[in-house]
Amino acid sequence: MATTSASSTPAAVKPLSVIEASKRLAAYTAVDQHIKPEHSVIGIGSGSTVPYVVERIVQQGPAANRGRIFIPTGFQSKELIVSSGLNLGDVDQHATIDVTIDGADEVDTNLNCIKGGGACHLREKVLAEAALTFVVVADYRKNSEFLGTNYDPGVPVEVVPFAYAKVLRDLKALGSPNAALRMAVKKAGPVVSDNGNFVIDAPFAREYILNPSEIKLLTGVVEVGLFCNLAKAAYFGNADGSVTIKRSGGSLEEVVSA
Ligand SMILES: O=C[C@H](O)[C@H](O)[C@H](O)COP(=O)(O)O
Repeated sequence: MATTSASSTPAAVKPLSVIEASKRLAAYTAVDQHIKPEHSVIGIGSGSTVPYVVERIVQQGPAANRGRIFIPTGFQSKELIVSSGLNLGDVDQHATIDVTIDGADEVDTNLNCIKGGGACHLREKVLAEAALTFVVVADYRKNSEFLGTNYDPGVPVEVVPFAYAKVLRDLKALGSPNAALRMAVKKAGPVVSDNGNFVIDAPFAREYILNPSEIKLLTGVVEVGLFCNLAKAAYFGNADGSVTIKRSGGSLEEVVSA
């Protein structure tokens, strides 16, 4: 196990912005507290915070990682695992995962999360549910009392392409009049997920947002980016170099790194 502290920056590494440093701090602290020598099957989530998770796992050294299998939540994390020299596996071979660490778009007081800002929430939810321990890492902007406070595109809803117009109509009827098909930025047309599906972003009022089952029941919906009652802990890197840790059950801890 490497001895680098969560706040240490090797001299050759260029300084990070406050946001990036916060993501790294959250990721390093979560890995230090949750990825232990006895863990052999590890889920790796998606997004811009997760590379720091993998970076910290690699720092545990080849001996610690030799016997481990890493399960990705999509194309990005698969590439990350392979390019980091870690062993790649898949959830169809490992239905039980020791620990999954993933990012989030927003996390509330009770550790409910909005996920899917990167359209990966189907595989992410499978890995979150497969995990004995599911842990979320993020910078301080994602730490909210209520979902929908800071992340306003809405609830990501993955849909089979041919059903998107019908599901859009259903979501509007369900209380999301501004639900919209997510459009790609450097491609003409909609975002296409790793599973070949479309994504609708559906903003809901606070009183409806914690009810993923109603959305999931709409025919044509594959998965909903609301992760309720799944996370055991959420780590938020703060701008001042501290980490806020929210745990299921309601405990709150502030860790100041050395
Ligand atoms: O689909 C994407 C995922 O749910 C990400 O984990 C989420 O969007 C957070 O990503 P980031 O760490 O880049 O904020």
